[in-house]
Amino acid sequence: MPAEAMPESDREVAIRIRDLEVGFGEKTIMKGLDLDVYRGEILGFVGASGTGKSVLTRAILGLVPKRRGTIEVFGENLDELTPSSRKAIERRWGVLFQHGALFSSLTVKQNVQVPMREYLDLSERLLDELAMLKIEMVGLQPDAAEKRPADLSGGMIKRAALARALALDPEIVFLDEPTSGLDPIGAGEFDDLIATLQKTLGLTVFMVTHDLDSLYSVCDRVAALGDGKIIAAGPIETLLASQHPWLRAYFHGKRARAVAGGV
Ligand SMILES: Nc1ncnc2c1ncn2[C@@H]1O[C@H](COP(=O)(O)OP(=O)(O)OP(=O)(O)O)[C@@H](O)[C@H]1O
Repeated sequence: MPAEAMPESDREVAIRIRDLEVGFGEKTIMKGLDLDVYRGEILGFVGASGTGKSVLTRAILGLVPKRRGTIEVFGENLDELTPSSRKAIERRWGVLFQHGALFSSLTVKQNVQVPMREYLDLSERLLDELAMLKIEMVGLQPDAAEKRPADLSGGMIKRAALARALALDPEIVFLDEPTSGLDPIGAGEFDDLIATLQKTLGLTVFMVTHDLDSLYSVCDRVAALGDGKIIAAGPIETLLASQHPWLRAYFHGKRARAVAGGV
């Protein structure tokens, strides 16, 4: 049975978040948040601007502190890891930050090699071969390897950032608004690339997005953040049927109807 057809209770969980609270100073961004991300799925994560989608991603990655709650990745509570098991978990995920976030002074190849140098002990020749493999995998021409980010188009920057996210052959990939700033054709091509890589590499993908096209075309499930909690999660039909005012406006507004073609 394909994983997505299995009952949710039987599916293997890649990320389990329970009772999460994150805030800054007086401000609480999320509280009592529960979320499961299943192994091998593409989960689209939506919510109004400023609701905390990036903050949640960063909390999972350990880049912002949480006030309470637990986050488990591959069944391991991230609070209970020794430094070496923490490093081992970090090797199993890759991240594409919003706007690509490549190092501007490094070439594409050097950018892709940054995580490899941090986590692997390989010869220069092997580092080059591996970086070229990743560059090819994301559909960039070999000559892109020696270019710097300033010499690349927006779409190429996203692909280079994806190549870097895939540098360590991760099992989970976090993508923060991967298609933002791309024209619709570029965004569609990037979605296709993500779907193909997800299938061929068996990736679990956690994708923050505002892009309705991506939700319809590549996501197995969608989770929506609002009022500091998950307001709905499930196949897109579940969210389409939700009566929550933000979800109704998001999925049934004018722009949404144009994308969905009347769904
Ligand atoms: N380091 C920080 N210190 C204080 N406040 C922060 C910090 N990081 C984020 N915030 C605040 O947390 C809230 C959520 O921000 P976040 O970037 O996660 O929103 P988002 O849902 O990803 O928005 P968008 O869709 O616009 O990218 C915002 O009010 C932001 O100002």
